Amino acid sequence: KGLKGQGHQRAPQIPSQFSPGERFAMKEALKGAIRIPTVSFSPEDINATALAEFGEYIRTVFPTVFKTSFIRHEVIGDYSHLLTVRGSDPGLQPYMLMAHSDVVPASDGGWEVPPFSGLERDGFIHGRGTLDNKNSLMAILQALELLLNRNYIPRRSFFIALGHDEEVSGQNGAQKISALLQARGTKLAFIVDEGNFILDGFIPHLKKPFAMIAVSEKGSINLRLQVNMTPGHSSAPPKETSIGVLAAAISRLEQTPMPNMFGSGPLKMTLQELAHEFPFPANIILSNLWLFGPLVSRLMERNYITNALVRTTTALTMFNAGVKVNVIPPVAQAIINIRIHPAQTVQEVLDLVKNIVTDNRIQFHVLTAFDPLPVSPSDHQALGYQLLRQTIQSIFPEVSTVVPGICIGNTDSRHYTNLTTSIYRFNPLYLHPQSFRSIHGINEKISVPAYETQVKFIFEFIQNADADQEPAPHQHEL
Ligand SMILES: CC/C=C\C/C=C\C/C=C\C/C=C\C/C=C\C/C=C\CCC(=O)O
Ligand SMILES: N[C@@H](Cc1ccccc1)C(=O)O
Ligand SMILES: [Zn+2]
Ligand SMILES: [Zn+2]
Repeated sequence: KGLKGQGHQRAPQIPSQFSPGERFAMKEALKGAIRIPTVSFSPEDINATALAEFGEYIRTVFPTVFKTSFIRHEVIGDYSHLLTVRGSDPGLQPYMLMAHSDVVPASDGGWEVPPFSGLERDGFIHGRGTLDNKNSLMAILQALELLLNRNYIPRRSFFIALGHDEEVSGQNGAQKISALLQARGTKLAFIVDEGNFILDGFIPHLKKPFAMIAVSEKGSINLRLQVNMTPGHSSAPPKETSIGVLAAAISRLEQTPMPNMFGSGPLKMTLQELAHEFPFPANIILSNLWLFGPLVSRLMERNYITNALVRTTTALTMFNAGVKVNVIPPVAQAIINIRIHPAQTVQEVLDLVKNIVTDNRIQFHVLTAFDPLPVSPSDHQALGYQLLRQTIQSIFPEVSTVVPGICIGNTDSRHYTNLTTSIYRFNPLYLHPQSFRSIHGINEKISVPAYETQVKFIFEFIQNADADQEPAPHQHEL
């Protein structure tokens, strides 16, 4: 039926098999990328030197990509890259693959291997960016390089958009690329960006891994709270200080969870499609959410990762006050990072926050805010979703379930809603709770086979996007 049928699936024309030499070169290329410290602290504070070096680096390790006549390369916002791969069939609507080159900072301590060493140990390449997101960036270019070296000519045009400031908003990278393509009148069939993974070990009782393709992502608010009080000598302190007032306010926010929104948004769809993977009685419970919804909703709240799927979360991330040991501080400031559930809006959440704080000495200042992203289609006609599903089944035959879900983090793809309504966030990698914690944490690493598989996935995906997607004529049995 439609795109979901097995019958018409054409095997990729070029098998995704790589020689020992190619496999060695691809892991060395990733290590080199990890060694360039492309750290972003804020939109104003990015490592320009490292980003420029990174631009040189990809040109060196993927020479064919950058000299192919039907590929146009443009540098946008100084360090982002847009590749336009012109396919042989202009009648097919183009798609876009995305990744980003910047990374979050890494503490010096706590790592088994220094975060920017790119060292290989016990079969893993270690370092900041090995999962978020130099793996995707390098794998996309690597897969294309290998296809070109085999003289592959794509039928369907596609773009590769590589942002350089994703971790600090994407305003100079993704946002400019999006504006440029819009000015050119481009419309995309779909986009694939980072986001969710093949999840393994996140849900008790669920032994088998499943692939979750994010069809939406949470909204976000960075909110600054500030208290101003009259400064003075600490030897005769007033009853309350700016620090005390602010600390109490943000503690109330931490202690008062936002409402549980279970039942609204794509999560219900996720659970229903996942239900049959569970043993009895969980399968029955999840298939009958009209009855067991309240129970499942309470169970999901118990774990901090699944909790993030059912509600807007509030994280206290920065706190600043005090200038000297014996001075009552005039100002205290805190920043809270809020991630908005798909069923709520920025305005609704701000109203809730003010109601929880209820202290008019607190001044609020919205630093950045955006609503949750619209839900992309995941039905049988949804080309991008079905291509991902097909490729997952080919590369990961042991993964029997592919479900739509939401991304709890944000991605550069949110800047492209002007070009398509089909945005999918998926990394073709296994993720375990341990590796989940390493993203933005310590000991981020990718196994060499996992990286090779990611390259293989994109190598096949590009070919699948070129295969005939019309439903095959019905095969009559003789
Ligand atoms: C019913 C489903 C139940 C459970 C699923 C369990 C866990 C799934 C949730 C989260 C784990 C998946 C993804 C990792 C989250 C964030 C990374 C996403 C974007 C990264 C953007 C960035 O920081 O550059
Ligand atoms: N991707 C990062 C950084 C980011 C945050 C908010 C908006 C855009 C990007 C995150 O989700 O934390
Ligand atoms: Zn990140
Ligand atoms: Zn990322």
